Amino acid sequence: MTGTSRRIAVFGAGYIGLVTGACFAELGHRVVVRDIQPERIRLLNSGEIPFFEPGLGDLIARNKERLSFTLDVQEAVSEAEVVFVCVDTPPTASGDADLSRVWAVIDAVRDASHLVAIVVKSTVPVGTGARVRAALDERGLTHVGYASNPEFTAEGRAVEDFLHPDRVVIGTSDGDKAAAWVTALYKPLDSPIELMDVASAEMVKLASNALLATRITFINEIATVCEATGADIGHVSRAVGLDHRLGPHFLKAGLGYGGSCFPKDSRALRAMASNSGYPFQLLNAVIQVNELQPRRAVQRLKAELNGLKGRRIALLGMTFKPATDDMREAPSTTLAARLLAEGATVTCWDPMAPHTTAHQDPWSSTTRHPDPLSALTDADAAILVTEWPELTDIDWPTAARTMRTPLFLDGRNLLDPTTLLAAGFTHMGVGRTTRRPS
Ligand SMILES: NC(=O)c1ccc[n+]([C@@H]2O[C@H](COP(=O)([O-])OP(=O)(O)OC[C@H]3O[C@@H](n4cnc5c(N)ncnc54)[C@H](O)[C@@H]3O)[C@@H](O)[C@H]2O)c1
Ligand SMILES: O=c1ccn([C@@H]2O[C@H](COP(=O)(O)OP(=O)(O)O[C@H]3O[C@H](CO)[C@@H](O)[C@H](O)[C@H]3O)[C@@H](O)[C@H]2O)c(=O)[nH]1
Repeated sequence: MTGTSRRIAVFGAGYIGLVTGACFAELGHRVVVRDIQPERIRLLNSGEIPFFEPGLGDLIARNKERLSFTLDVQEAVSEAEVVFVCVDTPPTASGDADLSRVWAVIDAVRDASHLVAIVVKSTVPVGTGARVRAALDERGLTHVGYASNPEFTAEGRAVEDFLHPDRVVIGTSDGDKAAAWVTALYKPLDSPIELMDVASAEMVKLASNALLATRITFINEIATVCEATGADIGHVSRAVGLDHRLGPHFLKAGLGYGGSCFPKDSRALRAMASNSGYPFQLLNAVIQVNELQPRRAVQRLKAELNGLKGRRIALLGMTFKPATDDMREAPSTTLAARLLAEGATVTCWDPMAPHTTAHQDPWSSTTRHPDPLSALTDADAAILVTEWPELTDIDWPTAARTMRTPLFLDGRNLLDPTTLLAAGFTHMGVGRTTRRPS
């Protein structure tokens, strides 16, 4: 650790709150994480982590002297110098971000006049910080600083991303002491620190996610044109990405982006733009294309199989991406629901999706298998939904024999088509012409 050891309260023991709390403890600060879910706090106090995030369990165990968990607001705040707000900001029916949990935290700390600053990490619409600032001022907390400090970590690599960020963004008002205070916390990371006003910091987060989502959608649209014209998206993405002005990242065509952030944040940015009278047409198209992407895969299978009624379809992978157990807005959910609606039977496999999903719609109408081969047994087609590394090690000739029809739609272009063709599969990829075994 370098610098002064600080006392930090983190509100929210989810992906962002726990990673933030554990990483600040790793940097030598004393951290109390508060949540409102008793079961979550009970688990954390008994040394368990409520979700899977690589490295997080070890980090928490290593820093247990400096890290505690509580349901109690006072216990979290009474000794703290700064409060980090890391609560969820889910979408409302209109697409706007639901800020009720952020406001619940601001209300909970209304008497904490000893705080140096309140720092919002949750992703919020532009203007939220200004409203929080006004509320603090109204309560006589003019001396408590305010900072927007959006988070850019990706699930599955959040600890690594937090400790080695491309940049740290800190938004404050002119003269706010929070700027120097929060900057000092991140100094040991030796990453660029971008200081700006609060509104711009809030916008950086939304713009970054929207641009990443747009790149994915752009390559997915190119993939659709590849399918229609005979070009191969693998060659196209690779060569496009070699242009140093474009770069190779976020150019993987697939079944569409999912997760707790891109779908929610792109809808929130669109709603925010509409609320200010601007129809964000490009983002609107991105959202629409992404919603179509898994539905298009179902249509392709339907055409290939001459209908889906009575067909048995295996979904390989359920989480929104590998290295996480997060099912939020996973394309697999749309796939399962659409296949069932078309009259198909759905089997599935995933190494990490929580077993509680079995009680949720549409998964309650599917059959989950402990390994990919048993999910494939007697199937009329398989869709590779999540690029789990386990799927590269399957004995594909055996898999083809166990299926009723060896038809494989590789929704992430993970596998070598020639391997599948040699095993006897008809191969469909995203952005690739369908190929049949000779
Ligand atoms: N998940 C990510 O990878 C990621 C990355 C960057 C930004 N974000 C943003 O960070 C925020 C949090 O996301 P998340 O994925 O960690 O959410 P999450 O749902 O995993 O966790 C949020 C936690 O906040 C708790 N909470 C709700 N109200 C509370 C209150 N009043 N006091 C204390 N705790 C409370 C919930 O019980 C929950 O445990 C969101 O705004 C999200 O958009 C998330
Ligand atoms: O080339 C690509 C890259 C990603 N995806 C999909 O995009 C989604 C999101 O992937 P990823 O960005 O790796 O995961 P998240 O954990 O959702 O992280 C994103 O969302 C976070 C929450 O805001 C941000 O902090 C991160 O910077 C941002 O990458 C997943 O469904 C991926 O399958 C693609 O289809 N093609």
